[in-house]
Amino acid sequence: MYDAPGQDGRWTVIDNIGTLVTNDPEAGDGPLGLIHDAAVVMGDGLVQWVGPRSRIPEGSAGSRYDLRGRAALPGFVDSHAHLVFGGERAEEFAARMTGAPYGAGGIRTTIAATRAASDAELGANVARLVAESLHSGTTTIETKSGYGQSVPDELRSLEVASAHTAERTLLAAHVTPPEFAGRSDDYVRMVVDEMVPKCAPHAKWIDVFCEEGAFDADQSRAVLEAGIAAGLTPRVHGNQLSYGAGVQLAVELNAASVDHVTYTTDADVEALAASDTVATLLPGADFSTRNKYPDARALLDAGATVALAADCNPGTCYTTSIPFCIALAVREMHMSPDEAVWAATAGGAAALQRTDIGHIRVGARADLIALDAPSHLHLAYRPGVALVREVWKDGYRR
Ligand SMILES: N=CN[C@@H](CCC(=O)O)C(=O)O
Ligand SMILES: [Zn+2]
Repeated sequence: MYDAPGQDGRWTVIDNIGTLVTNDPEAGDGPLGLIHDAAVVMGDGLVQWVGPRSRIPEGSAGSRYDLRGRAALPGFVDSHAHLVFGGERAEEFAARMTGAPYGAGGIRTTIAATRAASDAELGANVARLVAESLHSGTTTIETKSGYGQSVPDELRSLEVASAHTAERTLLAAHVTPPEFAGRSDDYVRMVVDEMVPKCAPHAKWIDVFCEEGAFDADQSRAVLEAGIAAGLTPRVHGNQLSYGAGVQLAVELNAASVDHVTYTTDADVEALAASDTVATLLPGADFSTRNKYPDARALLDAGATVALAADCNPGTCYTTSIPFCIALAVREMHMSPDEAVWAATAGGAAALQRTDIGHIRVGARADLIALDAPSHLHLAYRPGVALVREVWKDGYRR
């Protein structure tokens, strides 16, 4: 197997890796499956071999990258982003930093700017942010619609996103748009009857913002059930700004993930731990809204699956940097560096129900990043430093 070139004509050997995170406990030490002095062989877009470099298979010729003792890990899997939008909200951020509270209503500012933007402008914005996130090590990114909130604008948001990612989410009910002011039930009826059937073929996931000032539990359930009926899998924005029904609704509907999870009761934590629903924590949003942070320790200690995502959006969190989120998770949420790295790679893959990414095993997508550091611990240890030095996606150096 190893002496034949990949169909693209060659293997790529990443050699002399100081510490490799595989996320395969059977391949190395601890939950991260750490291998020291490791090598990875990639071909045809997949991992073909992984192990100690002293055992690289004969004939693994092709391009060879010598990492000279630097660390490598799976590319980050960012399972929560809002990249299709017009405009920005720096003034709102500045006001918040001097005391103004965050509320769901700010979303309407971006709805107006998104509706006014051309397809080309929206596409350029997505391309810019996808490139930015790739540069900081994100090799898979989800993105949501949600700043259109009309059938044509949600539809074109998903179409614009389709050039960049297969992980597309119809965020059909983000906030009631101005033409439905005071009539949120009418908006939800339109979403269920018209928007979901028309938009579902362009998405994989259905999402709702279940929160005070956005949509209540019954409205959220109606939106999610319409999405399920149209073949989409649910994910939920829940418990971001207050205690509420989001977590329990996500668990009840067997959602892939419930995201934010900042205000949780003991019952919420227990429900998540007993479920297959991933708790996706978005500490960048809590940072940029001066919110409290989720109780990651309670979730982890109870046995819930925890993911970390960046939540790039113009309102609550205008960053694409997963390393920044890892640093926050460790410093502010008391996750260990190992837990945070797992959550940003394997955890993100779990939140997207993907088994082909988030780990370095034979047969996985060849998505791998190299750090300008000897181990993954430096991602939290050196906050704010651009440590991601090389990125391979589908086996190609980007
Ligand atoms: N909370 C809901 N949606 C976004 C924020 C949207 C906005 O303020 O524009 C989030 O995930 O934080
Ligand atoms: Zn979000």
